[in-house]
Amino acid sequence: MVERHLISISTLVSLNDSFKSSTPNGSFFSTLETWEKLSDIADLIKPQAANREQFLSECKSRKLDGVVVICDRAPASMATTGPFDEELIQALPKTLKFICHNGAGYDSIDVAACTARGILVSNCPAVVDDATADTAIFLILAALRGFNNGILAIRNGTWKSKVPPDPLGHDPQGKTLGILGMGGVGCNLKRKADVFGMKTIYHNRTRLDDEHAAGAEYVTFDELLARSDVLSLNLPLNAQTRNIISTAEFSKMKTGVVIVNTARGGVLDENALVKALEEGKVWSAGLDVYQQEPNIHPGLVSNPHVCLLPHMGTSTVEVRQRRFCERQN
Ligand SMILES: O=CC(=O)O
Repeated sequence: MVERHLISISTLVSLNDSFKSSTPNGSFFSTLETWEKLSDIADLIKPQAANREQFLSECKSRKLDGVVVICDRAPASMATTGPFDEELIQALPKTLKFICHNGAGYDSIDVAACTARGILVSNCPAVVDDATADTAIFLILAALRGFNNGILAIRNGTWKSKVPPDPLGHDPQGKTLGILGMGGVGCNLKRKADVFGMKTIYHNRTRLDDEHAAGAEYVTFDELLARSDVLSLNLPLNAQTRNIISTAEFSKMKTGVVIVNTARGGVLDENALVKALEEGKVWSAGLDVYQQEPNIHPGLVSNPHVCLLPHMGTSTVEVRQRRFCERQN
């Protein structure tokens, strides 16, 4: 029997509008229906706050008292509330028991502070694997082939002759793909990279069993840096991984390496990347995530060898539906 005492809130301030605008063909209805199905078991409440200050005062005004679950959509909710840090967690309704984070990476949530308040946190890892790995493949191809240069040449009107813009790009076939962080996304990416004829090596804290490695070679961190033609970052952001790729690491890489980041901006030192690009150590990069989103280092924006996406690796209708239906942890 359905119990109605459960109240769920979403930190999505305008769920309907953002879903409508992100799905031009009307398929938002199915996503919205998936969300609304939750009303079978909960009263769905949308906070009115448009920013962190307003959200904190909404909590303090006790308008949200009685709320048991927060369903927070990453990365949109971050843009409204900022990180779920100690200050915000202390302000949340006393009745709150669960934060259901609709993203894979939960670096925006202070889990220790939640635990201290008796709040359980869940995330959605596996549902984003395909979409994130697809984005990584797009960025690998774009960065290897220099497609951003070509796109810019058309948009800037500099493609005047039949000759494609310089420099010539590289084929993925026969290149070594190094995956730092071979979890769900990394394993998925490995299978997709096989189709493009890439050889995969990886580094994790723990070596995978043969079934999960699926033929990828386990190497040390330094070997990964030294042997990769393309280095893809697929690891979570935490205190150990912040700026894990910086000046010292670039110096251990091959000259002409390609860097792809679909994980979190914080794992890659952007100043060091800009310098490595300028010095020619890094040939090109493909990025979906940044240290200070939505701000991007000007040295990346101005560099035609860098293909940039606005953190849209998991932005598909299918991922959003699955996030509401298949919670993993
Ligand atoms: O960035 C998206 C996610 O963590 O799912």
